[in-house]
Amino acid sequence: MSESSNKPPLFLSPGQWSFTRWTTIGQLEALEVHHPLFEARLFLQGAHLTRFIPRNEPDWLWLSPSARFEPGRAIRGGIPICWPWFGDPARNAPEVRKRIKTPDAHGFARTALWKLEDVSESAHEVEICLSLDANDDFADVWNGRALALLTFNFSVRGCRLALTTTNLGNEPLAFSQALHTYLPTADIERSRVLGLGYTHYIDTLKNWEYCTQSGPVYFEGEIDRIYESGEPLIVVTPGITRKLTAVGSDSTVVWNPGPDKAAKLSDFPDSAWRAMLCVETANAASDYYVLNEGQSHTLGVLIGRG
Ligand SMILES: O=P(O)(O)OC[C@H]1O[C@H](O)[C@H](O)[C@@H](O)[C@@H]1O
Repeated sequence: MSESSNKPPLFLSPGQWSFTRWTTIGQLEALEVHHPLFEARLFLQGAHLTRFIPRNEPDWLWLSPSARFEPGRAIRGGIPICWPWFGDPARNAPEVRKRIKTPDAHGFARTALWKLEDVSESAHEVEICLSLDANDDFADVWNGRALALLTFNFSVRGCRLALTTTNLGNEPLAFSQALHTYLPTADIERSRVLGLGYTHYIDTLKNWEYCTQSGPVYFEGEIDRIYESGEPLIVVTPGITRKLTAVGSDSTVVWNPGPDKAAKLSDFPDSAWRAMLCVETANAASDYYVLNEGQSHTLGVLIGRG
């Protein structure tokens, strides 16, 4: 795995930016955006966004109160980047699975150190681009050569992520992925996801059985489903509605651990399942991608007001 320093690059001094600056949270370096219209916090490890707060609003993202900020440890909450595979390697398509050399779920990108490529700022928005070169440093966990470029755009309209994967190898590359968004809710039992009616889904809690959704998705205890849809979604929670608009995705994961799994999850208070839900913009299950040499694919999501 990459052992490069997690110190910010010297050539990018904070003085060059008006709204963005380096900070250290726990043992990790992060970029903090303090724009007159919004705030954001983005870790170099994992290219992990943990905060997006438009002025006079609550945080749009959920972050576990017991999240830990340590090298090599996935942050619980925000938007983990699952790449270049989503979920349990054994549950991926054979073409994806054959490149994976570890039983670990969700790929290595969420704990790898990404490189800052660019920050651009204006009176209306801030855009930050990070890259991860999946080269031989990752040869112990994955067989492939690829570049991941992730652009974050923050504005009063919301926050947009675009993750572009380019195959740098000389044979076809199969991969799966997800932008694993944790959203807050004041009450999970009064929350729902609209836009998935009549969609087929895999219920991973029922031995990966195929089912069809009727009406909104409600949260009644543990839920862990892969929906075969990348259509726009509305997430309704008490007093707050969000719209998630995906690009490059034909699958969406809806997850809440419920009380029993919550008690076993790392960095997750026992009762926190009542305060969060995950709606993950994905290329998962049969919706994996195969790129020929030099080809690219972009997976993105715009999280806006509903
Ligand atoms: O605990 P993690 O590795 O972060 O995974 C958290 C969750 O991620 C996804 O939503 C999966 O569908 C779940 O099965 C998994 O439990």
